[in-house]
Amino acid sequence: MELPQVLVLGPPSIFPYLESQFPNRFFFLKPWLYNLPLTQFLTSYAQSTQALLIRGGGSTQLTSAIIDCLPSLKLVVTSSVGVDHLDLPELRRRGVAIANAGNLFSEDAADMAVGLLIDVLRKVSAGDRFVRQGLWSKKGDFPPGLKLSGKRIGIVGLGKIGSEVAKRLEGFGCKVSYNSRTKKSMAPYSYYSNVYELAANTEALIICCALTKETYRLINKEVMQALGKDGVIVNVGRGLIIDEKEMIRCLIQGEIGGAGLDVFENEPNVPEELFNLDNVVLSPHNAVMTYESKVELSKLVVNNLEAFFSNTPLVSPVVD
Ligand SMILES: O=CC(=O)O
Repeated sequence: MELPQVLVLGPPSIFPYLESQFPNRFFFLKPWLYNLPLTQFLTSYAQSTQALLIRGGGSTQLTSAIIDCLPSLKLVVTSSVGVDHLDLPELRRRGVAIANAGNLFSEDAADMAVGLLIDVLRKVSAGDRFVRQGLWSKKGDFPPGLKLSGKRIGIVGLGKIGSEVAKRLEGFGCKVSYNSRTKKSMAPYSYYSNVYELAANTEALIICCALTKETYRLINKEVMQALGKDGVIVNVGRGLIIDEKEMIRCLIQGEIGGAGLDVFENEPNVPEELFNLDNVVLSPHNAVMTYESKVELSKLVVNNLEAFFSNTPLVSPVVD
């Protein structure tokens, strides 16, 4: 029997694992094995392709130019929660269904956000470098960090990930506030309709929202200045939610206190100015990826593809 065909763009970091764990379910069309420009590959080999699996995280964009080369496309499965790399209006216009990672990563992303916050405040990575470089015996005591317990923390985006972050921070005795499009009636935290006000009233901002037209460079110079010189930014959302150049300037000039960054504007390229800053912790867009989430995500992707090919409802559809 002919296997259902799935075009792979990216490819997602879980792809080799997924392919090895679920053999003989699909025929994966892999453009990177052909020595052709992508659009030429698609017009030569993907004219009947109905299903597409794409990497998330912004480094592979599904543009209208690519969609134009796929006249039979009916399903896009992205291995991410974020869908900012997909041309959603164009996919909707063509009636293409979309599935993402649903809520699979919320706990891992929240764990990492809190980990980055603790690392920046308590200088875990900086202290590690100090010891490894043999500076402890040469220079003596390492400067103290800042306390987490009891801090006022602002969460930008109280969706599933933001709510998990809030839950964890409550355990540290933090006073949690948040900003989101609308006030959540059930959330027991102070709501600020304006991110500037949130920054002015908190000591750290944790960015957990999606990248949209509204959140593009939401964290700008004014917000960072409102956060202040001891203020910390943690970003597990998308790099483009922060004005990255301005953040670097604020970090260098001491206008904010530090940053824990899992995401960047132009991944995998990270501005080199950040490498020399001891008050910055860098992570390679890995907040969502644990061994367990890789296993679960592979199953979810396969379940969505199988649902599509057997004409049953998607397991984790993206709905407007
Ligand atoms: O950044 C990761 C994701 O959107 O899943």
